[in-house]
Amino acid sequence: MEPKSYNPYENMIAVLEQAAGKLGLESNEYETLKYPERELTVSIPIKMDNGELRVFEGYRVQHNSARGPYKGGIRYHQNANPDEVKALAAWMSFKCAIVNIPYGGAKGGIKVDPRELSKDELIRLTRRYTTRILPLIGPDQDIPAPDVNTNGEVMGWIMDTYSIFKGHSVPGVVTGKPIEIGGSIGRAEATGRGVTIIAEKCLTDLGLKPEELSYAIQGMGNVGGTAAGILYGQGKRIVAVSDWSGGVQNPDGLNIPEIVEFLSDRSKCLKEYAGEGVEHITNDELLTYGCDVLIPAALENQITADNASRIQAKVIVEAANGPTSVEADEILAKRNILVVPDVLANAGGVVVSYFEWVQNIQSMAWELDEVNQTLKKIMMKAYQDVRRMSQEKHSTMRMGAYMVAIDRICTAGRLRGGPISMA
Ligand SMILES: NC(=O)C1=CN([C@@H]2O[C@H](COP(=O)(O)OP(=O)(O)OC[C@H]3O[C@@H](n4cnc5c(N)ncnc54)[C@H](OP(=O)(O)O)[C@@H]3O)[C@@H](O)[C@H]2O)C=CC1
Ligand SMILES: O=C(O)CCC(=O)C(=O)O
Repeated sequence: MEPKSYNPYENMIAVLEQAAGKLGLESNEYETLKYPERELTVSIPIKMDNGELRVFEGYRVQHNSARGPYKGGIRYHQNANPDEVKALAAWMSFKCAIVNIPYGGAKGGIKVDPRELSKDELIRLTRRYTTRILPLIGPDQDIPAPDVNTNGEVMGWIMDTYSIFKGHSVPGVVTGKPIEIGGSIGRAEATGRGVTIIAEKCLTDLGLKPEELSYAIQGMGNVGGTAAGILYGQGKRIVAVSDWSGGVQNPDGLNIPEIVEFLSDRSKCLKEYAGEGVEHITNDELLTYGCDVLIPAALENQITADNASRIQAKVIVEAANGPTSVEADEILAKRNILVVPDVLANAGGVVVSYFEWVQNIQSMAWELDEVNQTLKKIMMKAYQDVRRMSQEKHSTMRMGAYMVAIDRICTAGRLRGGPISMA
């Protein structure tokens, strides 16, 4: 049964408990993973264009640092809240461990609907937020990156604000920044690209022919839009896509470049799109659409106990963080619908963030081929590690992924003496 109200942090803990149980761990060995190491809530007062003062609430949560500096994106969303950011931070720790890059996990957010702010207001909001979280971040400490409703431009403002306070330019304090100021080629597309790499491998392993399948994608932002573009470029048939306003469908395949071009005007939404042969659907209809592969690429808690029994896809590749509730997972497993978990499927973004950070440390710039080939190598290795673990433990891919992550994080913690030895 669906809990009264979904809480992503409780959802994360429920999955963590299941996976730790399957690994046979004592609670002492993984208890610390239930709690963030550090949480900061800040007030962000800014002057609006009309002269009024408004105070926004912001967060930065650092979940675990056993494997390296904290790493994770910053989200601007009206529903951002401490429990959401705590869950997102934990998912970052697990994700970085699964792809085996030397980071812990963190996440940040501001409770704001960025559509209601002018660009000048957004700049002031970002700069003030940066000053508030400044004691926590830094290239060796905690490195933010883009997430929902933030992008390279926002990362540029954060880097500039941080650099002003340090008295010199510090490009490595954020990743996902514009290439001209130290960003990595390929970072903007990396999450979507990683999703398509994992989808292709997994579908092929299932004995399916990816080019003959139909795909539905929820969310046409950085991740969903990029994944849609790559799949379309590979000749795949994308039969339905959606954004916040709703979705469009065409069983013969949608014209993705036309849709991406249409949405590049940020004032437009899919509800207003009228391409050839296109019909409008709701987001619920998108999730339960008659397709082979469903790619949720929007927000948490989209696939729930309410709609899991109506999902028609054979495979779900989680591009978003936390799109499936624990209850839905159970229903999908019983229905033999394969779920490729977020902490594996969408890890391409943080992998190329890692490349960006390395390039910043070395003052080097890689070529696109090097970025994409190394990304593919890392994603394939992570996929094999997760698959091996799920096969060994006769469990779902999500359980396999969590077990790989918990094992690596707990090993690192143990090798550092463990939390109890500090007492
Ligand atoms: N950016 C990154 O590198 C990474 C992102 N992720 C995760 O991927 C997901 C998407 O992030 P990203 O693409 O960066 O964010 P964006 O802000 O670029 O895009 C979000 C997309 O989701 C749509 N959306 C928002 N709410 C809903 C809803 N209720 N129903 C349907 N669609 C909705 C938005 O529509 P509209 O434009 O109309 O608001 C937009 O198309 C998030 O879960 C994020 O945490 C994971 C790893 C890395
Ligand atoms: O690139 C990064 O550092 C983090 C991206 C992110 O927030 C995520 O993977 O959810």
